[in-house]
Amino acid sequence: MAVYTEVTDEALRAFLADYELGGLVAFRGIAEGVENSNFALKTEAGDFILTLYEKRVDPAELPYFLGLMEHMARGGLACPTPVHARDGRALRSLAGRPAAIVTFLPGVWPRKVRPEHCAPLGRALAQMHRAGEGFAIERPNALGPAGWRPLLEGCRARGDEVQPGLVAELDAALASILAAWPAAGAMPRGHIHADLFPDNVFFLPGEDGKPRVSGLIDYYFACTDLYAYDIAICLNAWCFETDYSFNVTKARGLLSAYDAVRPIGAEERAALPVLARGAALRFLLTRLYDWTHTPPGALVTRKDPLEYLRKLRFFMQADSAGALGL
Ligand SMILES: Nc1ncnc2c1ncn2[C@@H]1O[C@H](COP(=O)(O)OP(=O)(O)O)[C@@H](O)[C@H]1O
Ligand SMILES: N[C@@H](CCOP(=O)(O)O)C(=O)O
Repeated sequence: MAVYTEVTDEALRAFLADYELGGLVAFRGIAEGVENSNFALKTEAGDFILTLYEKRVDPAELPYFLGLMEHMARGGLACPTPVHARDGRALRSLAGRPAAIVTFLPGVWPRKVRPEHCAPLGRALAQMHRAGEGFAIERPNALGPAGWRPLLEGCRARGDEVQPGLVAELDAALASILAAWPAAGAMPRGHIHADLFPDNVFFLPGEDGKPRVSGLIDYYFACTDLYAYDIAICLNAWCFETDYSFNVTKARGLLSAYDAVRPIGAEERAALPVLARGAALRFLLTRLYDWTHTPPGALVTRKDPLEYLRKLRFFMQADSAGALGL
């Protein structure tokens, strides 16, 4: 469920009057999503997405997210483009919330990831990294290594309710990951998506019937960080089977297609195992935090932290890039 704020017909029509989008044709809330309220909007000018930014998004960061999408779309990436109102502003206000309209992207996200999805994904990820070059605003990664210990502290009291011994296992994993984490200047960095899970990547069949990426959405965790860390996030999110076994064929497809667009350097290859461990820990910790802090009956669907414990354990024992498909 992701419509936290209701929008009346009257308020929407008044809001749209500030844009060059013609009259309202249709409007409906979108149930998918977690963070913000999203609406599918059809006007005489076409299809759009209206987003009302909810409490977990800091309004001061919205110019970064919207500016980055606009920069990448201008660079030819299939990502949502913010629509500017007549006064030139893309970030406005509706129903008491910061709000923006972005272009609608066609396609569907894969409910079941197949190996054929992974090469187009790798290519699109590298294209996204390239498309971000030259965007001048920086946004440190709030959920990067410096954020993991505070998150774990927030889970300390109740973490073992999810699985006995979990907090001690995470203490040990965190210490070993932080000790091996690459320095900021050790490898190429730039704008990364930082949450490129299957539900944020749309596909359409190409002329040969094979899946082609038609759009990358949801830039609200984007930040400035190591490109290879974004690759490591995708290995976590795309390359495991439902029994939590690592599918090296998927990983090879992803990595070789990425490498063909933005070559993966020797230092990035060497760091991939620790980056993959860190990425598993990051999603484990945010899920564990939400699991132990979301009141029963809340609208948000909690995601399983233990899925990422299984992935973390895999990456803890995979000590070469070769084991990960490189
Ligand atoms: N630009 C877009 N084009 C088409 N559909 C979109 C677009 N942006 C969002 N959506 C739809 O809205 C849903 C939720 O969007 P998302 O950005 O993932 O929300 P949240 O940040 O709240 O998790 C997506 O699964 C998709 O169905
Ligand atoms: N991908 C994260 C949760 C973020 O959700 P999103 O709907 O904003 O992509 C996870 O799986 O833990």
